[in-house]
Amino acid sequence: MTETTEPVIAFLGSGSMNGSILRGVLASGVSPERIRATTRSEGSGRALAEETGVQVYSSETDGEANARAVDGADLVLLGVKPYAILEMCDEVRDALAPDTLVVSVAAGITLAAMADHLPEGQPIVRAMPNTPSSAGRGVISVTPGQHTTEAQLASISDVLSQVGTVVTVPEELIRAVTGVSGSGPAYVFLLAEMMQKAGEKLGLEPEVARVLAKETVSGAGVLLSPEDADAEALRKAVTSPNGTTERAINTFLDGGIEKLVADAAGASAARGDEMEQEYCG
Ligand SMILES: NC(=O)C1=CN([C@@H]2O[C@H](COP(=O)(O)OP(=O)(O)OC[C@H]3O[C@@H](n4cnc5c(N)ncnc54)[C@H](O)[C@@H]3O)[C@@H](O)[C@H]2O)C=CC1
Ligand SMILES: O=C(O)[C@@H]1CCC=N1
Repeated sequence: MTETTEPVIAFLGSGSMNGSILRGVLASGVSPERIRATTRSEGSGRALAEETGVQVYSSETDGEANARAVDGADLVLLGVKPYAILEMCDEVRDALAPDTLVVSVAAGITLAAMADHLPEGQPIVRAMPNTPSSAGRGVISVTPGQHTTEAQLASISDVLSQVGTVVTVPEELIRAVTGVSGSGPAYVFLLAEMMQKAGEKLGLEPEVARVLAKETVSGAGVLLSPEDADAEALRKAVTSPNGTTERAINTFLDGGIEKLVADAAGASAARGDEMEQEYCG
């Protein structure tokens, strides 16, 4: 680690997830000079550099892009698709300093598999973030590998806490984190989509239905924001006895929403397990 308080961070693969963390970190006030990023295509690299002011290297035109980004970095966040993570470890292993912390945000890639593809003793962390990180409202689990020091875990937790709430979990519970919060934003967006469609079916113009659905979901999210907010109490505050909401909520419950949500989270977790088998053997 460098002696300064702000580490140099390399984002390898800057798509939805790593891009969200990168943007959240910049929005929190970290200097672009301390950040490098890589993309596959040169076009998206140029767009990212223009948008963020960070140094971007693109692997499509520069075979050394990822190694260049890693050189001198304190923290390296691997944000490519799960099938490409171990290949990325192989690609950058010789460019890593022994105390560079390598963090994977991928579903389904174990610490053991990463360790096998990195130099002996390399500090590693497995994280499970979510995309509201771009707005500073992510929730991110971290799981340190065997050679990760307390100081290194504190350093990555500090960076990630700029973009959301950080929790530490044992590796066997990452599947649960994935099922609830990693995949979770998509469940909420799906609900917003369904509400919009329902509004249209009830006769609203599509644009009006879109605004009603999106403002309702984001407004409800604001009410749920305070540390002590309680979803059940907020729901009850909308639900008048024998009123309209009660009829709607009962329709959800009678339709099996509780089991459906549990099954959906379980399916996400199970797919993470399956990916571990697929990619980590
Ligand atoms: N999208 C999400 O909400 C979440 C994603 N994740 C994890 O994040 C990882 C990335 O997922 P997404 O961001 O959704 O995918 P994505 O496809 O949006 O991002 C991956 C990016 O890596 C780039 N890339 C691929 N190979 C590269 C290379 N050799 N050099 C440089 N850039 C390269 C791609 O062009 C792409 O932009 C996955 O492992 C996923 O499991 C984890 C939690 C949430
Ligand atoms: O869908 C996926 O596999 C990734 C992991 C969690 C959210 N997106």
